[in-house]
Order: sequence, then C-alpha cells, then structure tokens
Amino acid sequence: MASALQLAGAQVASTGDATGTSTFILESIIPGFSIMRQLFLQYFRYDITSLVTRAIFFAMATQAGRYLEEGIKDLLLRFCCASVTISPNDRLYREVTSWMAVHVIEKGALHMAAKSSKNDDTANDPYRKYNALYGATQIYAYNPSDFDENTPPVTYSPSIGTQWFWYGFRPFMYAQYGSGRNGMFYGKDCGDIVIYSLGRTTAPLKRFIQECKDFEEKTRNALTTIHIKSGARSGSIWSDPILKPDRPLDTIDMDETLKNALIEDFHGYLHPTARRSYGRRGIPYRRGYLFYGPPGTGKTSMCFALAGHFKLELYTLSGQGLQDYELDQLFTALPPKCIVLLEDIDSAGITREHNNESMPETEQPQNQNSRMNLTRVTLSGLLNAIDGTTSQEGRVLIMTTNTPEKLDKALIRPGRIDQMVYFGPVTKKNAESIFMRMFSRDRNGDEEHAIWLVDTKLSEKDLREMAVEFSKKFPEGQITPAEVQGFLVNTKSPHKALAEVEGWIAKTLESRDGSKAFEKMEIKTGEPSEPSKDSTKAEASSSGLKIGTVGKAKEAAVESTESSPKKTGLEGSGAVSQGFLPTWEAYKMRASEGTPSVATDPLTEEDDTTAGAESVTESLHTLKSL
Ligand SMILES: Nc1ncnc2c1ncn2[C@@H]1O[C@H](COP(=O)(O)OP(=O)(O)OP(=O)(O)O)[C@@H](O)[C@H]1O
Repeated sequence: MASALQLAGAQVASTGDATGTSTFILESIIPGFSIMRQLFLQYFRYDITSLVTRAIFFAMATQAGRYLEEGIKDLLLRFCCASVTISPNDRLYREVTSWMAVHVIEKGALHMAAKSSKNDDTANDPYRKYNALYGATQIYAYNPSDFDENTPPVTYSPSIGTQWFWYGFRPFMYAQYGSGRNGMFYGKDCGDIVIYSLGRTTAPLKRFIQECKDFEEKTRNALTTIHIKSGARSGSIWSDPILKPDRPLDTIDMDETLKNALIEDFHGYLHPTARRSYGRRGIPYRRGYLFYGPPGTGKTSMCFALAGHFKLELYTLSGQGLQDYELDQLFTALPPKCIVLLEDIDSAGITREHNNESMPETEQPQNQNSRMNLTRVTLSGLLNAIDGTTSQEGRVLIMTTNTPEKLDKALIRPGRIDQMVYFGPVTKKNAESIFMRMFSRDRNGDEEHAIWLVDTKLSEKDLREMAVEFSKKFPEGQITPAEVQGFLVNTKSPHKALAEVEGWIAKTLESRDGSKAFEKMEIKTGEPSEPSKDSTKAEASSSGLKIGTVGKAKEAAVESTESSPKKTGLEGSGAVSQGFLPTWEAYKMRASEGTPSVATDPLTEEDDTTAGAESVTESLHTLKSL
C-alpha cells in the first residue's frame, strides 16, 4: 500500500501537465484515485481521469439542480401559497389523514404507507378484546367482513414526504414532517402536517379543513371512538382512535328509572349553555360518576353506550403502570368534551406514596416488567389530574369499581363524584329483556350466523311468553347480567335455554355458595379520614366533609320519596346535601311544578344560587333507593 501511494505521489510529481493537475485534484476529492488510475492504465490501458471528472461534474450538477428546485419550491410555497400547520396531538391531524387516505391515497396515489391492525401498538392491550369482538381498529368505514381476526384489515394512509393533489380546481400539497430537528424523522414519531394551497388566500384551506372534519364525523356516525393510553418517548399520550360500533343504550339491562335518570343527567350536563351557567356560578364545568357493583353487571358497557349515544369520545385508563406525571399529561391532553373512564379504580391500587416506597425491599419485584406493572399513581396525583389547576373542563369522568368501600373518601367527595350509580344483579324484568334481546330476529333482516338458532317460526308474541317463563325461574339479586348473557350465548336456542335454565341457575349458585345473594354494596365513609400527606385530602377533611353511607342515604331517600312525585334513581355522592347540583331530573321535575330557585333548570335559568342550598337539600329527598 505504502509503495502504491509513493508510486502515485511520484506520478503526480513527475507529471507537470494538465493530466497531472486534474489527477492531483481528483486525488484530493477521491482519496486513492491515482492508484486506481494507475491500475486501470496498467491492466486496461485506459485513463479514467476524464470519465471520473465527468461523473463528478454530473453529480455536482444534479445536487445543484436539487438545491435550485428546493429553492424555487420554497419560494413558491412561501410567496404563492397559503398554508396551515397541524400538530400530531390535535384531532384534526387524524381527520385530515383519514380524508387523504380515502380521497387521495385510495384513488391511486403511487406512494403510501400501509398498516395492518395486527402490527399496531395496541395489539397486546386489554382493549384488544373489543377489537377482536367488534373488529375495531383504524378504519374509515365500518364493514363487519373487514374484521376477520385471521385476515386483519390493511389500511393505507399518506406516506412521509409530500403529496400533491387537487382539491376543487386548486392544487394542494400535503407535507408530512418528522418530529426531529428540521422535520427529520426520529424513530417512528411523526411531526406536523402542513397543507399548502396555491394562491394567496386561506379560504380554500379552511374549506378543506371543514370538509375533513365533516367527513370524519360522517364516517363515524354509528361508531364509538375509544382512546387508550399509548407510550411515547416523552411519557404517555392517547392512542390513535379505536372504533367500535355504537352500543345502543337499550341493550343495557338495568332499572329503567335509574337508566333514564342517568341519561337525563348527561343531557343536562351536555346542554349547550351548561358551560356558561356553571362558570357563572363559579362551579368548575366537570361531572363525575361512580359506577359501582359486582363484576359483570354492565358498568363498562354503560360507559360505552353513553359515549355512543352522546357522540362523545371515550378515553379509558387504568391506574396500573402509570406514573403521576403521565396521568397528568393524559388528563391535560383531553379534548374539551369527552368521557374519561377510569376502570376498576380500586384495583388500580392507588397508593399514598410514590412507586411502592412502602413495600419492603425483599418484596420489591426484581424484573423490569413487574416493576412497571407495580408502578401506580398516587392518590394526590390522581386527585390533581381530576381537578387540579391544569385539569381540562368539560369532561365527564366515570370511575368504576367492584369494591366502593375501599375507595378513599377524598376520591369520591362531592365535586369529584357527583352521582353514584349502582349496577346490580338481574331482576326478573332484566332476565326477560336479555332473553328477548338474544333471541328476537334482527330487525334489519340481516342474515344470522348459522350457529345462532333463531327460530323463524316463533312469533314475537311466543318469544315474549317464553321470555316471561324464563324470567320466572330467576331468584332476585343472585345472578349477574354477564352470567345470563353467557348462558344464553352458549345455548343459542330459546327452547334449549328455557329447558336448561333451572339446572344452570342451581349449578351457578352452588358453585359460589348460592345461599348468599349478592350483598348490596355500601360505601362506608362515616368515619373521618385519616390524616394524609395529600393537601387535597386535608382540604376535604377540613371542610367537614362526611359523605353519608349510601345505604343510609338510600333509607332517607326511601322515607322522603314516599311523598315525592317521582324518583330519579341516582345518588348524589353526598354532594347534594352539600349544595351541589342535584339531578337534572329533579331540576326538571321542580321546574314543571313551578318551584322557584335552583329547582328550575340550572343550566339555562338565571336563578339565585344563594337560595339553592335548601332546594338542593330537598332534591336529595327525591333520590330513589336502589
Ligand atoms: N346490565 C347489563 N346489560 C346488558 N349487558 C350486560 C349487563 N351487564 C353485563 N352485561 C354483559 O356482560 C359483559 C360484561 O359486562 P361489563 O364489562 O360491562 O361488566 P362490568 O360491570 O363492567 O364488569 P367489571 O366490574 O368486571 O368490569 C358484557 O358483554 C355485557 O354485554
């Protein structure tokens, strides 16, 4: 090698002509060039100098052309186009991407990104079960045949870089940038989208954005949008939307009065003027519900049904594997109106200290995954996220639990939880309606799956009679709706179900010591709270807050409802006795009776709030015992 270099050096030094000069220059651009040249000369008797020189000129011209093109494009975009930038955290981001996917990509774009639901980040999460059941994933229109788990749908979207398209008679450019510096891609994180339109006016862009929003709304008409926690480099963010067909409210079997009261309460809260009215009274515009009851009684299903009915996006979380700052990030990123579902809030194991500090060292999990699973939010972190200073207004918070008595009083204090709703085992009436739902014919006349033995000869009347017969076999308050549903799904035939129900009930009760019915749950919050590090808790205690035992509240309600004209079925979390808003139903009822003050519609009426305490306390007496 050394001798070759010497040879090259000697060659350059010895030739003082033009070839020597260009060889010298080329050597400085391509180290080792003179050796290569020497070898070519020796073996092929060909001087590569002019060939390499031309190649270098060509490369430089191409690069210069590229810079020129970029420069012209920059000038064109800057001075001849209007643009709008959309950040990846904004819901517009996916609305625009969805529009692009259907109107540009699927119409024959040459460059696109493909994604299969099997590969997406949510594949291993618990909500996969919903995806499996309903095939919900990033889709643009719901089509049941798309959701065969064995052949997961592939979705196409705009690829990174730029894409020109026509919108109306105007050229538009879609540009997807990376999240890194200068828009470079870092990992798989995407940065802003910028949409350019030719012409010095923003009106076409605004029309385009509105069309993307309308399109998204139309395609999601019968779908509920769900978001779950998803990891990001800088903490936690909400996942891309997971879509699932709306669950109609009439598929939730529960006490009808209670269900209607809950729906009315939602209506009241979501009334267009509600935000202003809350603000005027100095009440943060938030609403909290606690759904409690045994497992499989419809708490989660009701959340989905409410989200679908009120067209609110559902953001679901469990406290496990979350740190306080992540919870804060997630709550801060919520849109102005949505439902946040905190599932199984008791088993989320909210701790009072950070990250298992209280756990003896020997019991601390050794491996990283177990440590992550044990990472939990602290009570103060949760309270802060729910109603801290940075917490979004407008959202509905629903917490579900099987063990309400274990919940910290600070968590369910008025203002955080405004209504508590009990979901219980099936009544005879519920059993009848579950039977009817399972076996009545599809009203749309769609073909049923072959294994589902829908008896087409059975008239609606016959089926109803069978349902009544079926319901008579049910002992009150001992079987959950999920159990009944499971039994009927397995039998798949009304005749078989009727024949086997008695045996099945006996077996079910026997398997869990059937002598015991489900005990009615009580939220025992009579004693004062323990002193805590948490300031919010301290504030709750110092305010003299004692949330009455729900059971006792119910007793009081029963006594007083005897004289009340109508029952609502919702329980204020002690909130009502503290002067918080009673149920919407109660307001409406009082409004129709012409009772003055808060008793009229709280959201639209301009009333005197100082007179509210009495009427509010009175409204408590309209609450129904469950
Ligand atoms: N009241 C009900 N009406 C209709 N279906 C119900 C009802 N309760 C339970 N189910 C059915 O049972 C299954 C489980 O229900 P769901 O997850 O809503 O119960 P849950 O009360 O949230 O249970 P958990 O406390 O274990 O989370 C679902 O398939 C749902 O359709």
